[in-house]
Amino acid sequence: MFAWLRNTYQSWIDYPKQPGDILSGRYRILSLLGMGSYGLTYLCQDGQSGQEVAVKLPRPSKRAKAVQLLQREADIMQQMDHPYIPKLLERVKHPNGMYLVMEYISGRTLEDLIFEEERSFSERECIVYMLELMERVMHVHERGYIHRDIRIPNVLYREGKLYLIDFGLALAVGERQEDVFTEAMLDKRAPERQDVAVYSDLYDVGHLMLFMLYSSYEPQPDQPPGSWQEELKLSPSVRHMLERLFQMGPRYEHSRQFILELEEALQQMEANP
Ligand SMILES: Nc1ncnc2c1ncn2[C@@H]1O[C@H](COP(=O)(O)OP(=O)(O)OP(=O)(O)O)[C@@H](O)[C@H]1O
Repeated sequence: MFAWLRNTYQSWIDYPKQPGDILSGRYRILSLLGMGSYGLTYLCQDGQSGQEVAVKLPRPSKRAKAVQLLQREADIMQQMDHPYIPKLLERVKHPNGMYLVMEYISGRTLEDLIFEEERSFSERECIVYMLELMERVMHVHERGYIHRDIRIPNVLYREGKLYLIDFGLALAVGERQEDVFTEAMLDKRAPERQDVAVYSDLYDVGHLMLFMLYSSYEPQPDQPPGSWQEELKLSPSVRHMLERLFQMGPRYEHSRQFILELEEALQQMEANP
């Protein structure tokens, strides 16, 4: 009963704002983009510049912790300086604490592309996109952070380019998730992605790569389900890279090592089409 009452209360006070509402006399809400664990993100129009922006407000039910985590997310975004990572535009003081305003990427997620649009990627295309994505991931690592949430819903595709978003779970190398997040936010992570280390992000990149490779997989009738090694027809170099990403072979300690192998695989494919 208590859990039910608590959930009802939380949904009531976290009820999203409506299109047309104006924040701080400046940002007009156009739509709700999503509700995360501690924030609600809206697509807004900036009344000053006329531009569309993404605005993330703390969930009122999460009180000071949401504001603290939002501040943290803003601090991390501010450390990034990459054309394919959305920029933090502003932090605005608000009766609920603060909210953050960031560049809006009007693309679709890789998840939408694969599951809604049923886009399929060849092995070669997959390598090309992985090279692009890894360039963003390496930027995050070079700034001293591990993203910890590299998944198909957090990669946006716009005009042929991939954007990496959502720094809500990112940690600096050396930080411990127990010291930053609430108990409820601590997820049960596979052992391969528990450490705050480059190879944990690369384990997630491995899964993302599998989603892309499976997009062109067509099972034969009556074929029993098997492992990815059995189901996908992969070149030896792609298989080898996946094994390293999944830490079934020597893991990559630096993103650069994976990028070099991707480049080699692409060169080989281009030399033997
Ligand atoms: N800069 C942005 N441009 C375009 N869409 C964005 C941007 N930032 C977030 N979104 C979209 O807004 C939605 C909510 O994102 P957000 O990162 O706030 O929370 P989440 O990923 O749902 O949850 P959590 O923060 O708990 O990981 C997602 O659908 C995401 O694709």
